[in-house]
Amino acid sequence: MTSTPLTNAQAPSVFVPGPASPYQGEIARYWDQEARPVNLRLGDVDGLYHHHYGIGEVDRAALGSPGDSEYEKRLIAELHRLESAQTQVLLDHLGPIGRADTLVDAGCGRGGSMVMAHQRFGCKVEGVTLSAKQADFALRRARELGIEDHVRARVCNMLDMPFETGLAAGSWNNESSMYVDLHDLFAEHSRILAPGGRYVTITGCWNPRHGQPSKWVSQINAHFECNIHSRREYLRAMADNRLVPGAVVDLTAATLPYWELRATSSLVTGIEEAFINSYKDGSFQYLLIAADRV
Ligand SMILES: C[S@@+](CC[C@H](N)C(=O)[O-])C[C@H]1O[C@@H](n2cnc3c(N)ncnc32)[C@H](O)[C@@H]1O
Ligand SMILES: CC(C)=CCC/C(C)=C/COP(=O)(O)OP(=O)(O)O
Ligand SMILES: [Mg+2]
Repeated sequence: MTSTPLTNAQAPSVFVPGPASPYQGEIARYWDQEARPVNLRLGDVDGLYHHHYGIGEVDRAALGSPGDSEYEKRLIAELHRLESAQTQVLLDHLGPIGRADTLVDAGCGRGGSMVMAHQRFGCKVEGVTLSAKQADFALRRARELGIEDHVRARVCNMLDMPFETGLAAGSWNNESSMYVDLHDLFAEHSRILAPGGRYVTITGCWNPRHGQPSKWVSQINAHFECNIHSRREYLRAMADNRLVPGAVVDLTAATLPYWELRATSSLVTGIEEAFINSYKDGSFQYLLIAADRV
């Protein structure tokens, strides 16, 4: 069978391999089509586009009162500040990173965390996402910032990354591990990390003390077409793949102010109640785990 070459207008700017499974095809389509105002409006604040949630106390003085004409704009800036603060806490846990190092962002979204990592460490950052739209977006932002020689996104399965063994000084999943089998994921991080390298994840996980995923966790899974794992699964899959946790930080209390503020905004998506209720009833936890590759 012969194929017709793509014209320049049709050709994607990133190479798009076929999905490794039907599920991955569904997730690629999900993120290709995603355009929720909550993510675009927050990213527009300073050009860092995130697909994760926030941590830290709300700055009530900066917010002013709901009657103020600028209140909604300030609320959006405040939600964005808390999302970027989340990234900084993840980066804090990578340990010392030099300009000559390479970091890997597994499930990089539109690339906000990659840009922040480069700005902080001066290093190279390689990201992978299933979505060609997201990879294009991240590449365009890197070009606009003049850092395209240091920050690169590509369309690729994080369970089979195009990086040589031991390449990375650090790697992470920022709210992207609930789309894959954790044993497969940590085997791949363990392969690409140099011995002594650091892996960090921030994730939502269900609490084994609850017994099974609560109805709120099931609602979050259905909303995002993902499969949230338990805290126990994370620790077990790390232990099986030479990743030894040095820090396990429960960020649940730190993320609640973000959700409670977001629930009052015009940008609500309908999932706020599930996060707030599951964090409050203890069935769901927002966790950071930093592990050494030994
Ligand atoms: C909630 S977004 C998080 C994006 C980013 N980490 C951030 O903090 O802004 C989830 C991301 O995981 C990616 N993802 C899910 N499964 C993946 C896989 N098997 N390989 C690569 N990326 C994947 C999606 O394409 C999407 O970019
Ligand atoms: C903590 C958990 C369970 C996260 C699931 C993964 C996910 C979809 C994160 C946020 O993405 P987003 O920023 O696109 O979502 P939203 O549109 O709700 O802001
Ligand atoms: Mg968001």
